[in-house]
Amino acid sequence: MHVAIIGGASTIGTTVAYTLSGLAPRLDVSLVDINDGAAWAHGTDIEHASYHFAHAPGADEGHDSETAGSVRSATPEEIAELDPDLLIFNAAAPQPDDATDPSAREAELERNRSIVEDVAESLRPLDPTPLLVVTNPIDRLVYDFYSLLGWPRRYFLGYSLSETARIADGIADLVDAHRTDVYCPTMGEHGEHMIPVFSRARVDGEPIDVTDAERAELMAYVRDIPFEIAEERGVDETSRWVTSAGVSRVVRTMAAAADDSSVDGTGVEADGGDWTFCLSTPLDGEYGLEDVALGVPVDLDADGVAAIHEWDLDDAEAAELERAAESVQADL
Ligand SMILES: NC(=O)C1=CN([C@@H]2O[C@H](COP(=O)(O)OP(=O)(O)OC[C@H]3O[C@@H](n4cnc5c(N)ncnc54)[C@H](O)[C@@H]3O)[C@@H](O)[C@H]2O)C=CC1
Ligand SMILES: O=C([O-])CC(=O)C(=O)O
Repeated sequence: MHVAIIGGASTIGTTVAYTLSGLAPRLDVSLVDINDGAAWAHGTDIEHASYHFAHAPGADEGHDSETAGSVRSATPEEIAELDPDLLIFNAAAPQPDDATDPSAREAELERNRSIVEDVAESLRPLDPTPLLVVTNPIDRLVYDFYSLLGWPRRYFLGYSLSETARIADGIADLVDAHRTDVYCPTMGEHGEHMIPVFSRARVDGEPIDVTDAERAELMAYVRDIPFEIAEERGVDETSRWVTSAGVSRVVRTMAAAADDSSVDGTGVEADGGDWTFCLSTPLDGEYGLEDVALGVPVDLDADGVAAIHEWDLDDAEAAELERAAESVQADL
């Protein structure tokens, strides 16, 4: 499988490439960036890193010379020749130094929209290819790409899984559990209108009771923590670690579906049905919504979204989802 990361010299793009080279060494990765020197330098450095991944005790056999993939660089003009199986869109305009509050994602819209238009032009010669948007604001940009390229909507995905990891941490503190035993999916917008689906939250597989006050506290934690991190590290250092782990999880899920001949078009549910994850994708009637992209529970296959689940939401969650749709639609 060949993954092309557009904006491949970015903080997130390089961290995704490094993470994949350790955890999914069979993949071929291309770092596609207008800054071709930086893309080449990161690609070369990561290829050197793969030498140590291959020789450490317990190294996966995917690192051996028969199966190992590569990390290369390319310019945006070369995308069509790369013939990728999966595109990750991570290109962005530089952030202002004060972009450290929750309005920062939406403030990126106009700056990044013109990059989306340029990149969509360079993708036009490709056959429909799954495209995972990481650049903010993801829901609006997923829908922009979908409108500009006109490929079937299953090819368009937006990454918002970091929130699931953050809320697991918040709930783990609340109930004195380990974060890896906690599951609470988040739907809606990647931003102010993010919706933790408490009605499906589980700790050790069991439902949990969360009071209104605790919900509000958890929401505030998930909303603010990436910006507290950016404030301490600088806006060039967004939440690269959780984001690259989550993006790699999506890529590895799609690669597993591509490799698994038992996947018959119904897709794979991430880590089994109890841990289904939510990604942003254009809606066409699901949850009573259309002409908008929002985070919803999906099954994935090698071509993107194989199925969208329509969960029974409680009244508050359903009302929040409508508010999220209105917020995104106002900008489309
Ligand atoms: N969805 C999520 O959970 C997260 C999203 N983000 C978003 O990811 C985006 C990228 O963030 P960083 O990695 O910090 O960016 P960065 O500022 O480190 O890098 C952006 C890269 O895009 C490249 N670029 C600009 N125009 C291009 C074009 N037309 N074609 C190819 N490359 C181009 C630049 O040369 C640069 O290498 C931002 O919008 C940020 O808000 C960041 C963290 C988490
Ligand atoms: O806005 C940012 O830079 C980071 C972001 O989306 C996240 O970490 O969830």
